Amino acid sequence: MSYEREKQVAIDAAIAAAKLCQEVRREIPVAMEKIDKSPVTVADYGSQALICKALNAAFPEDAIVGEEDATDLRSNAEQLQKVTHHVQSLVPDATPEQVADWIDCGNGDVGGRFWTLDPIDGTKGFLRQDQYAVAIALIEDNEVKVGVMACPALKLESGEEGALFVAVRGEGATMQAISGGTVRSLQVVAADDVENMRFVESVEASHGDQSRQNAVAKAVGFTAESRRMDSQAKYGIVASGQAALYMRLPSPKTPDYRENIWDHAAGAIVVEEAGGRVTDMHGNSLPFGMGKKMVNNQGIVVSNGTIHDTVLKALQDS
Ligand SMILES: Nc1ncnc2c1ncn2[C@@H]1O[C@H](COP(=O)(O)O)[C@@H](O)[C@H]1OP(=O)(O)O
Ligand SMILES: [Mg+2]
Ligand SMILES: [Mg+2]
Ligand SMILES: [Mg+2]
Repeated sequence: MSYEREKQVAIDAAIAAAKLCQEVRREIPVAMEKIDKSPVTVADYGSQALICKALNAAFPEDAIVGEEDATDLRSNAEQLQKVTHHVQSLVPDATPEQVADWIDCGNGDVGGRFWTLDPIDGTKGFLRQDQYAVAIALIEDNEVKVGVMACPALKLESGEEGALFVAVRGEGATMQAISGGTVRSLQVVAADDVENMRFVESVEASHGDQSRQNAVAKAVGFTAESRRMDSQAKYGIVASGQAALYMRLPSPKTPDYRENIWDHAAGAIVVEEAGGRVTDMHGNSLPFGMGKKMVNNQGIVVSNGTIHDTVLKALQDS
């Protein structure tokens, strides 16, 4: 089956959401706190509203599983007004009620065919003026079929800021500037490309196990320091051959943490379609269609493929 329309709708939605996020980012965003203590901003809400509106209009039958919901916003008129103000730069006649309803379109259930989205992945990076991603994926029969990831703060080779990663199952992965222009097809690091045999990991030490990640990298022969970066942009770095490995091992401080599907779905297909491999730390493939959280999987290993088994072995031994 062709996913041409799904791909185009997701691209347009991600670009619109990225514009909203950049507008908020220029004003130095402030964080609100969610029940789980993690930060959320008006841009997270605005981005989810725009994406859900677009997906729902184009594919009314599809469920949407998004990170945010509008419960807190509905009881905070001032914040909802701020979110609506930003959404109005792209949808001029949007009302606060509509914005809240669009956000809540993301309360759908995992099923046979559904979308998952992270309106801002790496909110902590966004707040620090570092990297973040708008991530949208279509999942069907447990497998990611389409992935679109906008990284508005990521620099391209040309020096321009704002990268868009796109992948369709069986059709390869591409990268282009969010502003448009040449579409480049992506290829992971080749086995003999010593210069790019480096790894990426989170900026936030509490989102992984940096000491174990560094020990494993050393054991597989990496000599360069890791590149630390927020969000699923790390998948884009592996897909575009700028690093051979991304490790996300369970933090000893939060051993019960389980990964959410929207934090990995879009990035994973981009890497796989660029020729790489994505598994949990035990080598199992990631079950994107079973639930919002991947409850039976821990640790994420993303690689160029050729080094994957060596990394898994080094992990077992570590
Ligand atoms: N203890 C944890 N282990 C792994 N990931 C986490 C942990 N706590 C939060 N996260 C998630 O890490 C993601 C950001 O990753 P990165 O550090 O690579 O930028 C966020 O989606 C965040 O989820 P949440 O949205 O619930 O805050
Ligand atoms: Mg969050
Ligand atoms: Mg996230
Ligand atoms: Mg998020």
